[in-house]
Amino acid sequence: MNPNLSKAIEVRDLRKVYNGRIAVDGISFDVHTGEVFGFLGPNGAGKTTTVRMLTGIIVPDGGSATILGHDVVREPVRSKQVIGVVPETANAYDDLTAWQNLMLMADLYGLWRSAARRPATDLLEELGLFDRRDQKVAGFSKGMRQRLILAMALLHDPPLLFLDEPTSGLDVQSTHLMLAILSERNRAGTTIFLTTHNMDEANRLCDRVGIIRAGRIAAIDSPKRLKQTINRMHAIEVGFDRPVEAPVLVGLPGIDGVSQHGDTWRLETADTDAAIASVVAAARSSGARILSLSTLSPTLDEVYLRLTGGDE
Ligand SMILES: Nc1ncnc2c1ncn2[C@@H]1O[C@H](COP(=O)(O)OP(=O)(O)OP(=O)(O)O)[C@@H](O)[C@H]1O
Repeated sequence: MNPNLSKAIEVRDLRKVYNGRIAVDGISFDVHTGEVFGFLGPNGAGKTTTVRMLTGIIVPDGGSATILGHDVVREPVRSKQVIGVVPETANAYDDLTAWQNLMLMADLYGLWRSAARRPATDLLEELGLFDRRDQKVAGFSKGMRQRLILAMALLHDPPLLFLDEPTSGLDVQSTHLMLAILSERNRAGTTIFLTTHNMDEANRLCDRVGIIRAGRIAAIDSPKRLKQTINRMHAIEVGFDRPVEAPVLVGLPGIDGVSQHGDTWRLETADTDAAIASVVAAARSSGARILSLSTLSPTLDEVYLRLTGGDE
């Protein structure tokens, strides 16, 4: 592997068709080395299919993908050696203990067991499973299983980690432990590709997100810039010291929509400065004083709904 590679993942025109139905429709994107890249999209958008092609579980029907410079189709073994995978559905063995599952993973990756003991112990401790290491996975909760699978995926210290909906349906403690270890690994240099439905998680964790809709990429950018692209959805919330009627605010320069929420008015605007100037002038001419005024930015949720058509 070339340590200077700036692209951890390079995807070009990647396609997958199931029984004549297009699941992934010629997508192209790069994941930069060292970043956390989030893949967002509604159910059936093609996220899992993409992850499965990138991790060598299924073969693409068209296009190409490289993992740290290795072509996933032509160099399947090499490209699998440099990744860790937390798949959508858990794959630890129920009849083995947590420790035995980790040692089995060490065997699969060709690690000496003696060399695997230290990282296995550290991972179990970090993920709150050390005391349960000698218990069979059959008795584990969903959160414990998912934490074990993350430990198994990290055992060989891969430079690139794939996670498919890693915290979906997990308890708070498991989610917290998993996100903490992901942040820590990323700070230490691990590139992370994750699919998620959780906007808050994407917002907090991801340097960039790709939004996929019906097998096609709808947008790729940082959460912050995605929010800026729909800044026409900005809003202002304003409260007055006395009742103000809607006609005072409707139709003012810069104000596109007006609605009342309890004691405050919510004003939709594409031009925050103009809207604030209008409100100040309107308050003055109607003898009211402004008690509170705040601007609201769109959330990543709103961006997502707009781009995936969920608000239509
Ligand atoms: N093995 C399969 N055989 C046939 N069709 C499939 C198969 N796997 C996925 N599909 C179809 O391909 C499309 C994309 O599915 P995919 O699982 O990749 O979506 P997703 O974005 O991961 O959704 P989810 O969030 O529900 O997991 C869907 O229409 C799905 O029904």
